[in-house]
Amino acid sequence: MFSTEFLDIPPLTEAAGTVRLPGSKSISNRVLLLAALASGTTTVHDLLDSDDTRVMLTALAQLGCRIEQGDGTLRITGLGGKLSTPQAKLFMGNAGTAMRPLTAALSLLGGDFELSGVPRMHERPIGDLVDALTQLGCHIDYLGNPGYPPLRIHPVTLQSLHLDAPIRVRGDVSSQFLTALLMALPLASYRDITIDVVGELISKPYIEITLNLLARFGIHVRREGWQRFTIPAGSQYQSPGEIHVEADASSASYFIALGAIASEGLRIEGVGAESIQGDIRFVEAAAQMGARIQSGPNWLQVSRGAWPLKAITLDCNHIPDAAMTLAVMALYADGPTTLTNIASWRVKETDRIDAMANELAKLGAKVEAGPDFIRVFPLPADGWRAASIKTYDDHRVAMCFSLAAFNPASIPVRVLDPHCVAKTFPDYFETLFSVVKPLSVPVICIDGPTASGKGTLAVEVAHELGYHYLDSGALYRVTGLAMRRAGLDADPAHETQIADLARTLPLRFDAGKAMLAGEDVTDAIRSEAAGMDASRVSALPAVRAALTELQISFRRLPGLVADGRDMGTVIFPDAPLKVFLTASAAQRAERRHKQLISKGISTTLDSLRSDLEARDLRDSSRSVAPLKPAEDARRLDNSTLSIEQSVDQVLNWWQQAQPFQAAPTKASP
Ligand SMILES: Nc1ncnc2c1ncn2[C@@H]1O[C@H](COP(=O)(O)OP(=O)(O)O)[C@@H](O)[C@H]1O
Ligand SMILES: Nc1ccn([C@@H]2O[C@H](COP(=O)(O)OP(=O)(O)O)[C@@H](O)[C@H]2O)c(=O)n1
Repeated sequence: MFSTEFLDIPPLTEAAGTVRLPGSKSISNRVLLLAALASGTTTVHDLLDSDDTRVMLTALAQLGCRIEQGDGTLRITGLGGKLSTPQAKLFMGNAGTAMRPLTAALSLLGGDFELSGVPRMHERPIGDLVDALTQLGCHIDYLGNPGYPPLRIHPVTLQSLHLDAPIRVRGDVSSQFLTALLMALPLASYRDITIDVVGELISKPYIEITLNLLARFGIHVRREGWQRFTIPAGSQYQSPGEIHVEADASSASYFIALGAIASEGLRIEGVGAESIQGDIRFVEAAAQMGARIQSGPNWLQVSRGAWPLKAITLDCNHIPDAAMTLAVMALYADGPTTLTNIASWRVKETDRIDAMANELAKLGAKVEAGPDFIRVFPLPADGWRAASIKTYDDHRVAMCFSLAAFNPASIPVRVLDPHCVAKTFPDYFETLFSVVKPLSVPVICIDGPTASGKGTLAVEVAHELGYHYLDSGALYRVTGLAMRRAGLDADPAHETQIADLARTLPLRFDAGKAMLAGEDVTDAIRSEAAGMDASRVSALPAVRAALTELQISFRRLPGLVADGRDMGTVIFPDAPLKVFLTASAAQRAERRHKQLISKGISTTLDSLRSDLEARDLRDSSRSVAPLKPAEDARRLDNSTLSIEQSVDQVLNWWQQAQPFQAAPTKASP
């Protein structure tokens, strides 16, 4: 997961391979609540692990449910309709799929509860649900603005509820209100309970998911069209024992679009033609735009058909969430695309019509929007602009806009606050990066003499940008260690043998640790003696050649920061930023001294200084890849700079080289 301030996606060209999608958020949170209300224990397979499901799980645990983590499963022992904790303050984050159904269920369970969320949750309407519950005899107060969370729920008895007349609920703002009632009212079904929907019901497919899952838990709702729903008297939740969560069909939309835009064949696993999720019908919309799609019960295979994509006009009421993806696909179409009947976008994680219109415009697109529609005009190759996409704490905005990286102008896309995808798809960007081909992966090279602070600087810069990190010195240090253990010396007579060792090093970097054949050698390679051995083996041309491929393999999306001696001169000569880092010999000896002492390695300043000078001399005078600044390197002498100042300087150089305006980083030092 990327928790950086922004994530720059380099220009992408193609997609190929297989992706396995995470579980559906809608199904996960419904299953969790149903399992909690039922009697018995339910084992849930393939549950989505995300912000919204954690919110639900935390609330259920607070209410007294037993929750046990298994191997890839979760076991929930339900309350069986009775609360063991009749009082709680529950935090719902920004999870509508937790807030709405829990409000309804807790109103009937007979306890005293407070439900609140993040500020955006307090702007998302819940009045229609509260009205329906109040009509029924439930007792709910608004603690902030009327019609919105936070809420206070007071206890009632089921016998006091007015179940004789149909309960009326609006269906035209959010289908979650009806879902909430359908999931809660079986708790009170000592007689038939009828719900009448007022207004045209939106997002009907989500109601189908609710009905389908209710049936799995023993509740068979009778439905008359989409206007009247009856919960039969005597309905009782019963755990199905085991239940599998389908992959998220809305999450599939980004990869279906990816296939349509840039693939000769992308396989998506976890959802397919037999999905119970309405958003699976996104495949029809994508096919209308030109995608070639094959599907099986649990998979989809998507490739590019028409190109440019075909512009469409589509009523998106049946695929409200996935339809956002169409708005970005529209940039690659042959005319304006109009998405209608999407008023519900305005009450989601953010006002999604405004958000999409604003951000598409930043990319250069012409966009028209109204209360319930959006029209997006395609972008010609010369019309694309480099944009910092604001994501409004809305996972779908972040995921949709990653598709803009396929623009024909080869411009990178900056996604602000990429962490927001954690709501439904924490590893979205990693999954995307595993199947796309970039035009080029950016590399920042940090070369310089020993103890100048390269490693410290490189790790921090990589962390800020969400990039991978290559400590090339560690590869030479491990080779030196392997040489010692093999009883060899760093002389030309053993060059081929040492190079063979280097080529086949059973080396893995794991959470900052260097593991050699499963052994943690992180500390063993840090001694000054190991540094000297590294310096000696690194002077052997065959050893350097043997390690080249391994170093290049670190260059992966979204980018790399590499530290060493020849990163900018030999290994990554095309790197867009090269830094040559230096500090005075006295400073460097002092820094290394402090560093080693703090690790409990005893040494003296004098010996360090002479070792360091010997190493500088050997590194700079060797015949292959000597230590020297690349011609296009920026020099940074950090003798009088703090670590933070050095990091800021390099990040500023990096930002200056990017096409984005108004870079959101720290000011220049
Ligand atoms: N700009 C700096 N100012 C002060 N100390 C620094 C600075 N940069 C690095 N150091 C310290 O110097 C020591 C050596 O840094 P390191 O990153 O290991 O150097 P290198 O990778 O170049 O050998 C570390 O203890 C680090 O905290
Ligand atoms: N890209 C690189 C990295 C390190 N090396 C060699 O490996 C030794 C150890 O590298 P390092 O980066 O871990 O050393 P320090 O700068 O941390 O002392 C250096 O002294 C160099 O001789 C190299 O030749 N080329």
